[in-house]
Amino acid sequence: MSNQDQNLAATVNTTQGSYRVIVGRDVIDDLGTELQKTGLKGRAFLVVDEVMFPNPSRRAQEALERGGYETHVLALEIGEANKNLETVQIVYDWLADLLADRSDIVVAMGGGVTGDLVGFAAATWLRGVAVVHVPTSLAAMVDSSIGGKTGVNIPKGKNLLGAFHQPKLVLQDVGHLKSLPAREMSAGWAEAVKHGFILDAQLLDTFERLAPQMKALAGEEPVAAIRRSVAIKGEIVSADEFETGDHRVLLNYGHTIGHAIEKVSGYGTYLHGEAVAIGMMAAAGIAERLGMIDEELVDRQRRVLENYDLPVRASGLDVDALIEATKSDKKSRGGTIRWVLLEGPGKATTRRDVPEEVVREAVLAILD
Ligand SMILES: NC(=O)c1ccc[n+]([C@@H]2O[C@H](COP(=O)([O-])OP(=O)(O)OC[C@H]3O[C@@H](n4cnc5c(N)ncnc54)[C@H](O)[C@@H]3O)[C@@H](O)[C@H]2O)c1
Ligand SMILES: O=C(O)C(=O)C[C@@H](O)[C@H](O)[C@H](O)COP(=O)(O)O
Ligand SMILES: [Zn+2]
Repeated sequence: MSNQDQNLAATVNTTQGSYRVIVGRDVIDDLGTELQKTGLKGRAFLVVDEVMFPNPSRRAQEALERGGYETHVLALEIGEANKNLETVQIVYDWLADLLADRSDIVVAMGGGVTGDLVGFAAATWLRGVAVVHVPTSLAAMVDSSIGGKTGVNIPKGKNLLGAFHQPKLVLQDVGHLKSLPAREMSAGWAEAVKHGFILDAQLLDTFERLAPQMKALAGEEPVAAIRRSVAIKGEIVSADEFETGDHRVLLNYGHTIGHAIEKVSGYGTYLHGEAVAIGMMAAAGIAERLGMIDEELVDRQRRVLENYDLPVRASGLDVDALIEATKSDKKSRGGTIRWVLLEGPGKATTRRDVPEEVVREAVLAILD
């Protein structure tokens, strides 16, 4: 097996084509040659989170240029608080000034906010141009760079504007994680641990046993866990790209209350992964109250999340405001929310028949 094959964590099959997710060390230098394999031939428009500029984005730019791609670079200060249409407008203006056309390729390099926002710009520019993701945060590696969900927030709710726009290539250089702050690492582990709880009991056991190694990125286990997480997401997206079936919706575990926490506390107050961790505890509380899981699994989830330094409770938030915010959940139909709930370790399902009193009790139980 060649090194490049070993780095292939998943091939995702979608209606917009199949794409490879490459996960490894120093793979950033392969960006140009990997892009050539997609057959894309236009100019590259690299939009990079300012924290990655000029290094290591220069390495990405040089790799693209070695691959024969004329490359233009835009560095943006980008975060949850400006994941909005004004920031998308900056990207549109830049593409317009440089006359980016339908043969060109937008490359998003940064965390999940960069990927979601730049992916949305690519989905809408000229009604859609190719996008490539170079995720640099853990959350973006294990989750957001795969699956084509792009979008931005509006004051009324999280990710309420967006499009499904699949990338042509995802290239993850795990070396980039060295500079990621510890709090951001924890937020990223939240999404990977989520994959364990909903879909893979063995991955969950690994996260449970090896928290210190995972957090320190020590040895091979963390990269293996990132690859496994990528593979899980890739399989789910390949099976249910547009979240119309019973598969992809499971990835939204913890997000109904999580997104409500992000909105009610003000975007950026809780990191997305932190809000999801608290949302997972609320969802576990609902499942326990419905008799779907026992207290032991709820405690296990709390322990695992705490071992990754994640919050499991929120403070200063109003229960009514949170419940109101859940109403704009994208899983809602005719005013009824489809809750993603655990049935056991590594096993989740959805329920629409959850009484509001049960939700209220479970939310109150995670509030200080
Ligand atoms: N589309 C999806 O399927 C999906 C999945 C999960 C999360 N998301 C979205 O992704 C966002 C969360 O992603 P995130 O946690 O990456 O947020 P983020 O993009 O804000 O990145 C987190 C922080 O880390 C910094 N950063 C990124 N890479 C770095 C590096 N290598 N070194 C140092 N600093 C670095 C960023 O500047 C930022 O301050 C949320 O908006 C969430 O809704 C989307
Ligand atoms: O890819 C998915 O599908 C997910 O639900 C993954 C989530 O972790 C992610 O936060 C996603 O952006 C949430 O999507 P939304 O449709 O609830 O906005
Ligand atoms: Zn998420």
